[in-house]
Amino acid sequence: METVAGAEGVDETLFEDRGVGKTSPSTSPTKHVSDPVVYKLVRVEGDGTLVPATDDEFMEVVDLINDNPNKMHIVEEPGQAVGISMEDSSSGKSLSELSGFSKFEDVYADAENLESSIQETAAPVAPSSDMDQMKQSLDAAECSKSPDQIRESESSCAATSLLPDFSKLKGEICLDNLSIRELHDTFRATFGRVTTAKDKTWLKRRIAMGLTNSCDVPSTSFVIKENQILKLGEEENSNNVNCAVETDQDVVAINDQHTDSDNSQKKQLEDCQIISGKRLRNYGPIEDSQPEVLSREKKSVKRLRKPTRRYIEEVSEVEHHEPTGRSVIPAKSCGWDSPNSGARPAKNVSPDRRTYVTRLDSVAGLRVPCISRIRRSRPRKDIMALVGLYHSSGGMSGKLVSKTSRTSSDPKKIQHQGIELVEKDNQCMTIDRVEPEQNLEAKHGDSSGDASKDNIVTVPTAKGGIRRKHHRAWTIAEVMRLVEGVSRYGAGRWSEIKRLAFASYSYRTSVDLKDKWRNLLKASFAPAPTDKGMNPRKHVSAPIPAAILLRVRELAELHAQASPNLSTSKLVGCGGSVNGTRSAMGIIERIKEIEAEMARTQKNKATEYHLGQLKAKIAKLRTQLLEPPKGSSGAGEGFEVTKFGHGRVALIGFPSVGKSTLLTMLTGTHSEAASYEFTTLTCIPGIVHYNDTKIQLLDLPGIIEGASEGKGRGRQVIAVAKSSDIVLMVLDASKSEGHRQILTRELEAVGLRLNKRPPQIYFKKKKTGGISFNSTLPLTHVDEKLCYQILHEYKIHNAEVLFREDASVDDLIDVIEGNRKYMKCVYVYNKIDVIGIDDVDRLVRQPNSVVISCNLKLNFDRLLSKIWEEMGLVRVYTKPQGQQPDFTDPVVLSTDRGGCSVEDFCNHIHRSLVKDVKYVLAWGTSARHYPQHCGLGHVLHDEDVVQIVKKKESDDGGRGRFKSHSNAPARISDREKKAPLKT
Ligand SMILES: Nc1nc2c(ncn2[C@@H]2O[C@H](COP(=O)(O)OP(=O)(O)OP(=O)(O)O)[C@@H](O)[C@H]2O)c(=O)[nH]1
Ligand SMILES: [Mg+2]
Repeated sequence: METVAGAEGVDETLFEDRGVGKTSPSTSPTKHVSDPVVYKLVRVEGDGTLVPATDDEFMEVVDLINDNPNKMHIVEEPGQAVGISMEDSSSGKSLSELSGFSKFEDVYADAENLESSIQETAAPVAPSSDMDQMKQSLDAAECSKSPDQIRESESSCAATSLLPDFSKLKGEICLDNLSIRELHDTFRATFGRVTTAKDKTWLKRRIAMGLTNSCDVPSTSFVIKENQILKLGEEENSNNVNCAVETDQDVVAINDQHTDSDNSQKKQLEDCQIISGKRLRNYGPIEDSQPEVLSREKKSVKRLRKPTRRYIEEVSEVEHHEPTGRSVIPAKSCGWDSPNSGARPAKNVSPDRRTYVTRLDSVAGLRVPCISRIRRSRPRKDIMALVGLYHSSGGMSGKLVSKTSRTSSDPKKIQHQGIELVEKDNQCMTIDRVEPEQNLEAKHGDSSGDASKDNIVTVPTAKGGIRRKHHRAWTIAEVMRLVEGVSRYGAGRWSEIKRLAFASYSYRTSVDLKDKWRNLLKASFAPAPTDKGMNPRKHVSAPIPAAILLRVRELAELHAQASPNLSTSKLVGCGGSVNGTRSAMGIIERIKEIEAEMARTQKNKATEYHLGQLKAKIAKLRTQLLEPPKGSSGAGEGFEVTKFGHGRVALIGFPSVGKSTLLTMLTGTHSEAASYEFTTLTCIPGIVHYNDTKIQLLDLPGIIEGASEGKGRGRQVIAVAKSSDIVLMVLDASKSEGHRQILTRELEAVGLRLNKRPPQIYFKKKKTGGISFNSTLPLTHVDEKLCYQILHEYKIHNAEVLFREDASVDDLIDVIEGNRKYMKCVYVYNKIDVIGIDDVDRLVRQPNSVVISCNLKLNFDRLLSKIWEEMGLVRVYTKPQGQQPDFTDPVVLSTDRGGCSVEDFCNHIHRSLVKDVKYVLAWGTSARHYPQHCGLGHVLHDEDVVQIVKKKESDDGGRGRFKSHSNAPARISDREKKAPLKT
């Protein structure tokens, strides 16, 4: 048989010639088509004119035609609708033998014949004179298999299956009061198979679904009458819930088919497949296409199975909506494309794939159609290209288009129909195209800078799942807030900025802030974009105002930051630090985090172990910070100045406190001094001549808070300070007292310990033996457990620890680190000419403090004496034998520079002198009597006079008769070994 779709008024022969639709080989057996029956689909307008049916109507009918293309006719009636009847062409049965129905009685010639045929084929259905009931009966008959079909199935397909006993299903069935056994019987009568399910509700729902052939089964009432569920108070609407597949056609008539019982076994198998296919396409009675009913039905449709993950994914994909309101069904949900999919195959789905994407869930052997989603969209603009494409494609829709275009008189209608047909027939392809568009839109939304909508995209994970990802673009206001936060709290304090400035922005984490700031740095340091109209990025975000970028750059320079793209060498030029690399920044941030955690932690006995561990972590990180960056030689651009004189003093202080002025005053070396900050940008040395000694004084650039982290070249300044013998911390007497603490903290952060002596803790790493913890006195700050934990933090598991004083945790960490420098520091309060005498008195009473005024040249002598005192220089004057001491050129010793013993003194003169020294004669405060014969271990004091007595050559060989005449060394061990005798 040949299926032909045509327009009204077209002669049948014309359709025969043109033959648009063709029987699918899968659905049509290889039968000889002797007398093709032509049908057509038209719709009657209000004025009585017949117009070609819309694509929806047409495709719905085509679907039915495809179901049984070899058994369907078009019943040509000049009425308002087209009825479709089916005929078994192979058996040659006439129209009168068909079982079918139509919504409109006048369409069909004899409804009574139909009714009788239904009664014949659908035995379990109660007879009804009403056409709707007749349709329902037919549905029920189809759903529950007609006896003939069952017999065929039994003979051909499943000989072991049970036959449904439809005699139990007559009349009104109330499932609510049935027992499990009765429900099992009813189930068997309904589906023809036995179930072992014990769940009453499930059984009732399944039976109700089977009887009504609908998935819309309420969970409250299970009273079924004539294939419809009697809902309380909704009996009048019961007809509308019978069918799960909505149709907006005017009329679709479906007649049951008859199978030829005397066919061969092969034929029976084929028929069995056809029967199954028919069941799959078992649409309910036709309903009016009123939107309210449709929408109500769509809402009332429920899933029958548990919402599995696949189902959720399908639903989530199906429910993707385009911004225009179009519902987009991904290709995945087009179950007909997948042979393994549980959805109905393509041939069973309405050709209007977009409109009727249905699913047929297997319910107890039956397949119940479920509405998935309706897609109604406007035709594409480029549809004519598609039409052209489908003209040449040779597909059914293409032929339909060509047929319609040939037969229709209205070109607009032709085009419209063609467009819709092509669109519907090619839905999957359309969906495939839509999905990337959606992705693009999602990506675009990410970078569009529109924060008003919450851009959430799903990202497939490595495990195959889907992860929701929030992409909320930064607004200018948020960027400004971030810049403000950085300027207020500093770069790197992201947790603080998040807590204080972004508390109400739950979707902005501290990591987001850090990332955004990094991007801002990139943008601010990047060269100005050349506007050549060639932007490689498609979706650029909203440009950040230049003022904000300028502010970001200022802040970056202030905080010694730079764009991640810039190298370290560039950092120096823009005020960065040598170690201002990304790793250093990471270490600094980590230190900040630990410091914040320590600040949050309450200090008590329970938390002291935790705090000790945190302190050890910070110390480790600070040590890492001091290490030169990997790959570099370690020699950065510093202020290294050759050591000169007997001691070195570094001037450390905030900018504009008068360091350069002080240097100029004390040394006579000019150093630029001005009333603005950072006048001095490098190290300027000067020599102070004091007490016959030369003291090198270094004027350094001013440092600010955060110098230990590299701010304002602070690390170089501190490095020079470390190399000096004493630190002169110059402070402005008129400024806050806090400056002293800040500078002290900065110096301690790099391992400088000011005015402290090394802790009396003996610490030695071992290879084995575990940790030995001892103390010579009771400890109040550290116990064994805390010591173990701190050592553990350093991954030291074998060591010997001996506390000789009640040291603190910090002292222990300093000893373990072993790189601390203990220095003397003099606090010099300058500009006392601008403060009151009370303040001067208060300042001068502080330990290690000296008050001066460079402008008034006040108290310089006290300052120099204090420097001298703190430096601990020892002047030793030499006295040649039989001569006066030389008081013009002393030998200057110091504890820090080699020590002050006689041996050190000798070494200071010449290294070979020590072995020639027999003894020394000492005068001065170190001598108990004048002169005192002293050995090499005697410790000299300042202004001692020393005479060295050398050994005589005759002293080496003894005296008198004991005098040795041998030239061999006196000691046997010093003699050369003779070669062993050869035997
Ligand atoms: N009133 C008063 N002003 C002083 C005194 N000493 C220095 N100044 C002034 O302080 C200002 C800064 O002096 P500098 O010597 O340049 O200060 P600095 O510490 O070297 O500054 P930087 O090189 O920027 O670190 C100058 O204007 C000096 O005149 C003082 O004892 N009293
Ligand atoms: Mg200066």
